[in-house]
Amino acid sequence: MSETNALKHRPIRSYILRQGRMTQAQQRAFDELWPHYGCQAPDGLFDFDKLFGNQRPVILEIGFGNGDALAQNADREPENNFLGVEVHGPGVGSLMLKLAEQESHNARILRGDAMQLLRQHIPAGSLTGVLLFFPDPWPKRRHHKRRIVQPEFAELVHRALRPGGYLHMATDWQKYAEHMMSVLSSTAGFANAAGPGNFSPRPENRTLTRFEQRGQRLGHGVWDLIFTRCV
Ligand SMILES: C[S@@+](CC[C@H](N)C(=O)[O-])C[C@H]1O[C@@H](n2cnc3c(N)ncnc32)[C@H](O)[C@@H]1O
Repeated sequence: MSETNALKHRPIRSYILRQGRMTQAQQRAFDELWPHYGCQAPDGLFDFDKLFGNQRPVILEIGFGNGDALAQNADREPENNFLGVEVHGPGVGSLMLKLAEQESHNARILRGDAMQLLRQHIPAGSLTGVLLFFPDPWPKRRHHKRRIVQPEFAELVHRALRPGGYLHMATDWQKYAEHMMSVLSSTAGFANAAGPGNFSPRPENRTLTRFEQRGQRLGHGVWDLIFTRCV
């Protein structure tokens, strides 16, 4: 992607990571990358063949943060397409810079709310995988309702996955891991890849994200959950 080579400005990346607001030059860089990687939600459902220009499997990553995992997956798996959804603008900028640096053509980014995306814009049975790594844990009991993993989330992901497709979640909050296990285990049509009630071993190829590194420094454990759509 030669036209984006000029945008390989590491200072921009660190600025975007630190700040929510960008200078005019940084905004221009952001704008120049957006046509390559950004996408808008359509009025109705996404046409993934049109969005990616091919019929390869689509994997959705929800809340990709600064995009470490998505960028690495896109680079490592050119046979798949990756759609990332994130509300945080600086994270979107950071991921676009990574994708441009590694000249990935198989990733698109939607800046917005994952729940709205799942409810309104993902065709049923269209996804091969859904990734949710270290979602905000909302540890206080009165905030638990803000957690993204709820019965409606599980049902929407089930509808979005093709039969055999998978949901891979990871968290470093034990209570949230137990909540995820409870929600997914009681959603019809999912099978736990590790057997009922079991957490999965950490897949070797799961990228160590910034949030996981932070958890490791704090001595947190990590729980992986992988469920497949069986019906
Ligand atoms: C704790 S961070 C984890 C980021 C990344 N997955 C990682 O492991 O480094 C959670 C991320 O989810 C994003 N997020 C939270 N709710 C979201 C939603 N409804 N739709 C899209 N992104 C969301 C936040 O902006 C934040 O970047």
